[in-house]
Amino acid sequence: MTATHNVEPMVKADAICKNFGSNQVLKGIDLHVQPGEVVCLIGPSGSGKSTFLRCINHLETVDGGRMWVNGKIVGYDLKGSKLYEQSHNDVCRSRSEVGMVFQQFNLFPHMTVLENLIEAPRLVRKEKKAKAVARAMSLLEKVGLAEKAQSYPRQLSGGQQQRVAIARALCMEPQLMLFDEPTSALDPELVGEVLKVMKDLANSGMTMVVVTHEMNFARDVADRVVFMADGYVVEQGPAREVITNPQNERTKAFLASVLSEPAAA
Ligand SMILES: Nc1ncnc2c1ncn2[C@@H]1O[C@H](COP(=O)(O)OP(=O)(O)OP(=O)(O)O)[C@@H](O)[C@H]1O
Repeated sequence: MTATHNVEPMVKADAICKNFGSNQVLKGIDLHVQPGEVVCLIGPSGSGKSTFLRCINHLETVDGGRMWVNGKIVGYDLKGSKLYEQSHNDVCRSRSEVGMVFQQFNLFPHMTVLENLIEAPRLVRKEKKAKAVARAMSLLEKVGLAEKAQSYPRQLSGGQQQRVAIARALCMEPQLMLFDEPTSALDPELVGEVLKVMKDLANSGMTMVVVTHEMNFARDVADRVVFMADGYVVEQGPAREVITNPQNERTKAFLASVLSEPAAA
């Protein structure tokens, strides 16, 4: 929400292509995300939004194009020739600059909330326990769950688990946060509490790329909305403009279909 321009983009994707067998899922995606910018990816099911998000975070290799995150080149180029392959250590280091939140919360069920939060900083960064605990507690305060620190995930609602997952991603002090339909698995009455945490994060200046079907969030919180269909970016622009006055016929049809669905909350 406080995008900085004329500086190195946080995400620079140039002509990203991705195939699963004969299925061409991404057909040349160009997208630059500036530090502090909040970008929502919207589009019909199967258009490649999640795949693109996963390419940003090295969770998928790419079959063409180049991707930079925070100034470092990510992944592969030229169909498996692996010109830009990084060492395992480089991948781990740059992954820790990126926090990712999934549709399913993916918390460790046998660990308490606090243990979920301090695991990665202790393992990856060899951080002292006291420091990891202090940061974890401060993040749990931020997402309104400090009193649940000693609970297990199964004792929390879906909305609370997703707020823990966001706090856990933030524990690694990422430069960029990726959200892959973070509210899709939630009961409608729990969606708002997660969107509120995400809105606070956006207001704090975090760079965010969010795959979502929550059009009100996209309109009110994002700086930019990118509409994808069939592996292409079809339309993009300032969030409110794209959502309220789309120019492309496919964007219009998509928005008409989702906006006519019953409200989530
Ligand atoms: N690991 C995989 N192996 C094979 N095909 C895959 C894999 N992941 C995704 N796909 C295919 O890639 C296409 C795009 O999927 P993706 O999940 O990126 O779309 P999406 O726009 O995020 O959809 P949705 O809104 O339903 O989540 C789909 O046809 C999907 O079946």
